[in-house]
Amino acid sequence: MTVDAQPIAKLSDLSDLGFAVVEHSELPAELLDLVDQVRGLVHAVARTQADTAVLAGAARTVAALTEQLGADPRPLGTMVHRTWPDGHTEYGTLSNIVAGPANPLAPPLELVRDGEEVRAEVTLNGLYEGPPGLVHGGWVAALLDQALGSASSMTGRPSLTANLDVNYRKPTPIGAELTVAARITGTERRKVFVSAEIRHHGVVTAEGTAVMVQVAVSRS
Ligand SMILES: CCCCCCCC/C=C\CCCCCCCC(=O)SCCNC(=O)CCNC(=O)[C@H](O)C(C)(C)COP(=O)(O)OP(=O)(O)OC[C@H]1O[C@@H](n2cnc3c(N)ncnc32)[C@H](O)[C@@H]1OP(=O)(O)O
Repeated sequence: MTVDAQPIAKLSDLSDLGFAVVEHSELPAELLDLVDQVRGLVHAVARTQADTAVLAGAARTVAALTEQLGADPRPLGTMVHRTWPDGHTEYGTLSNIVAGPANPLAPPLELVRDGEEVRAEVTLNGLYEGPPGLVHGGWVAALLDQALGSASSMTGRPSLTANLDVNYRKPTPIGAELTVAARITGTERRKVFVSAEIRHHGVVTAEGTAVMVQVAVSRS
């Protein structure tokens, strides 16, 4: 991917720019089920106390599956195109670490538009632990960054985070429903100013602001 500094056009068809694009509605249910199962597997592995024979057998099984599933991978940068009930469409990377529908390591954060905001409800399991029982600060920032990027994309133009500022106001708990919301607060030339916060039971645990810079996209 290359970026340039020319005036930025609205995002059109990324497949015309050489990206591999899949439609969200055409992702097989079997893939989404597998992703969910693997998500559960990773969580189970992180907490297991099984005996060594079980661990060794599981490692063999997983190695065989990895070989089978890794035989013909999609290209890095594969995009997923989604059309929402209100008719707006959006692109994201299929394996985005925070929101990618095919990434078992993504919580996933499923941001939907709600008026002038993007918003998601998410519960993070023990895989996202930093301090005991609390969400890792890097992951708090990742949730905010994703929401801020998604809010910026409401302009219809792609952008990258140039600056991200995070304030951790309260501990963010593991295993509890969190609400993540973000919106655009201003624009200036190619800069899009955005703000976001994470709430637990209505209380802000973290808030962030970002300067997103709109970029032209081409596949190199
Ligand atoms: C392109 C891909 C998109 C594909 C399409 C898919 C759509 C998907 C949609 C929705 C999904 C949402 C997914 C969100 C995921 C979360 C977001 C991320 O994780 S992004 C990854 C982390 N970020 C980077 O890797 C950026 C690395 N940095 C850069 O590439 C450059 O520095 C860049 C593009 C940010 C700016 O470089 P310049 O050369 O294009 O522009 P200059 O001239 O330097 O700056 C332009 C304006 O921005 C200000 N600016 C630049 N850097 C700034 C900074 N750090 N702080 C404040 N202002 C800054 C400058 O002062 C200038 O402002 P003045 O117009 O003159 O007033």
